Amino acid sequence: VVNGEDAVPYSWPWQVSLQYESNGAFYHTCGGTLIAEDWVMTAGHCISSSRTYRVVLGEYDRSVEEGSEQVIPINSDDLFVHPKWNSNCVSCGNDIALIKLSQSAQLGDAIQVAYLPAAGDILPNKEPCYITGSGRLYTNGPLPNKLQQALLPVVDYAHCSSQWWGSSVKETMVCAGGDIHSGCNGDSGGPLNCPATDGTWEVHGVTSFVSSLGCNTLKKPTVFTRVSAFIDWIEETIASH
Ligand SMILES: CC(C)[C@H](NC(=O)C(F)(F)F)C(=O)N[C@@H](C)C(=O)Nc1ccc(C(F)(F)F)cc1
Repeated sequence: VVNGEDAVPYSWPWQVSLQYESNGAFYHTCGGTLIAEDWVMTAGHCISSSRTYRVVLGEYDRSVEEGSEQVIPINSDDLFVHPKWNSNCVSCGNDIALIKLSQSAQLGDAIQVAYLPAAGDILPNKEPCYITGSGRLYTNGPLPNKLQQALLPVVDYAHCSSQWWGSSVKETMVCAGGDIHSGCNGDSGGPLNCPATDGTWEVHGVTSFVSSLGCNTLKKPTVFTRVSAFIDWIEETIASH
């Protein structure tokens, strides 16, 4: 997250860190959202079938053992990437995947399940959403230790596809930001958190891409997979596994 701020600890309790194993150690590669006690939603581009993953929940500062962390291994046959995801075409969309946890998360103050929007729900222009993640603090910059957040107002499809991203943005995506605040590499797969009418938060986006010219390129809002376009697939996948 570029030009964000340290989140209040555990204030986004559905945020997870997706980590892959390399030479005996695990590394943060993407964010994710806990959508059920044993299911995490992330981006399709975060998953490669050849890697071993684990999920860390209840994490605030990656450099400190805080006591709230839960580390859950992932079985390789529990990775469900959207069938229409094409890793050669991020602008085609469908950048979404589901991960079944090898054991249920123990919910509590630091770990909660997110609310998802209703199928087809479209956010109005300028809706004040927050991106959260542990991605780079600026283009080619370092990863933070503490979870970051930034206010990223929604740029509706009409605006995002006309002036800014053009045909690279589809109706199955949500744009947000476009000023000095943005997502950045490593925020991939994490949530776009938007206020719901009843005062709670709903996860409307899965962080998908930023400009290849730089994370917080002006007029290039961060682009998210629109969760409300994939509710049926999410429900079917969970119901059948
Ligand atoms: C997994 C990547 C897509 C990567 N995603 C991220 O960094 C994320 F955190 F925003 F999710 C990204 O945006 N990387 C930049 C460097 C990039 O390649 N951006 C990009 C933007 C648009 C398009 C195009 F033209 F297809 F729309 C292609 C690439």
